[in-house]
Amino acid sequence: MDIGLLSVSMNVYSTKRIAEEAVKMGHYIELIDHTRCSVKLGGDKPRIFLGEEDITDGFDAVIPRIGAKVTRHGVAIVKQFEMNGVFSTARSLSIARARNKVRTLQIMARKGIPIPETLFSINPDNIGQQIEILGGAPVIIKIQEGTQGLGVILAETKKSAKSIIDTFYKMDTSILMQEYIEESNGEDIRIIVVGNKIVASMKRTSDVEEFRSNIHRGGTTEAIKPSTKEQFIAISAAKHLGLGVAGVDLIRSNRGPLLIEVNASPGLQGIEAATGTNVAKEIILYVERNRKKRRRR
Ligand SMILES: Nc1ncnc2c1ncn2[C@@H]1O[C@H](COP(=O)(O)OP(=O)(O)OP(=O)(O)O)[C@@H](O)[C@H]1O
Ligand SMILES: [Mg+2]
Ligand SMILES: [Mg+2]
Repeated sequence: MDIGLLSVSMNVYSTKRIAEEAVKMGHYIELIDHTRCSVKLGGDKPRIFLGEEDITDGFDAVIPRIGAKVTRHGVAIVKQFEMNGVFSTARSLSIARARNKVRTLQIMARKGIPIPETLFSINPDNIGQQIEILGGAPVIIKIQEGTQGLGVILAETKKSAKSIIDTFYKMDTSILMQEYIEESNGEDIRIIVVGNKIVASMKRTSDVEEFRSNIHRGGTTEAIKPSTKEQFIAISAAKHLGLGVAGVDLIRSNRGPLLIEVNASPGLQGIEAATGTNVAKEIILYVERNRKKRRRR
């Protein structure tokens, strides 16, 4: 089949790996830099262009790898492929839901998935009370659309929490406050779900003097087998968000595993290295199972 890989560059490990596996499995795959795409509406059928080239009927499936910086445009391009009947490993709505942590947690809360206690507001007038509603300091403060651990802050005292939150509110930056799960001990669990099954799982442990376990923040990795409850949470989370491919992050608390976020374009480098699993191949197999037959016109 002909696959479009929506990503800004082939020089990204995950993009390269997905392309490599697709070719090995006998498919044609092309990089579609969605930041260079235009959509023309009106006329008989909406047309999608990559630069000057009309790629409307060029692909059986698309695999979105949409970065944090260009989510909105990326989502609109994926949406157009979807509306034109092209199979996508991630629906546009699902990408938008996963990108925003509050939106994700709202859906998880509604579905009964355990999450850390979380509060969001934009009101600078009663920050002290907001912290109290959450149970007091220490608190985690997160930018709603942050990634790679950037924009995740641990405020140890109410005083520092207040000044940080006040700054974000005044800057019109959307944040959330969350109870600090101290017993997670700088560790988190990343579970990769493809289709409705778990293909790889790892534990990330933070560097000394760091509570964030992200690899980009110096964390180390180790393959693990998640507990039955963790497996259930990961698979349910991907399903509730409508993601064919998802990187689900959990932390272990005294009251059991808690979901902290879901990533729609999870990085493959760390997880493939830690587990020895060919995640890229799993993604292509998933596309093979689900793509629709192309209707040319
Ligand atoms: N409530 C919490 N209590 C304790 N530690 C937390 C909490 N929330 C996040 N962390 C730590 O901070 C890390 C980063 O948080 P989170 O996964 O929400 O951010 P991110 O920037 O989206 O990360 P990613 O790069 O995985 O997309 C987590 O992996 C975890 O180690
Ligand atoms: Mg994230
Ligand atoms: Mg994370």
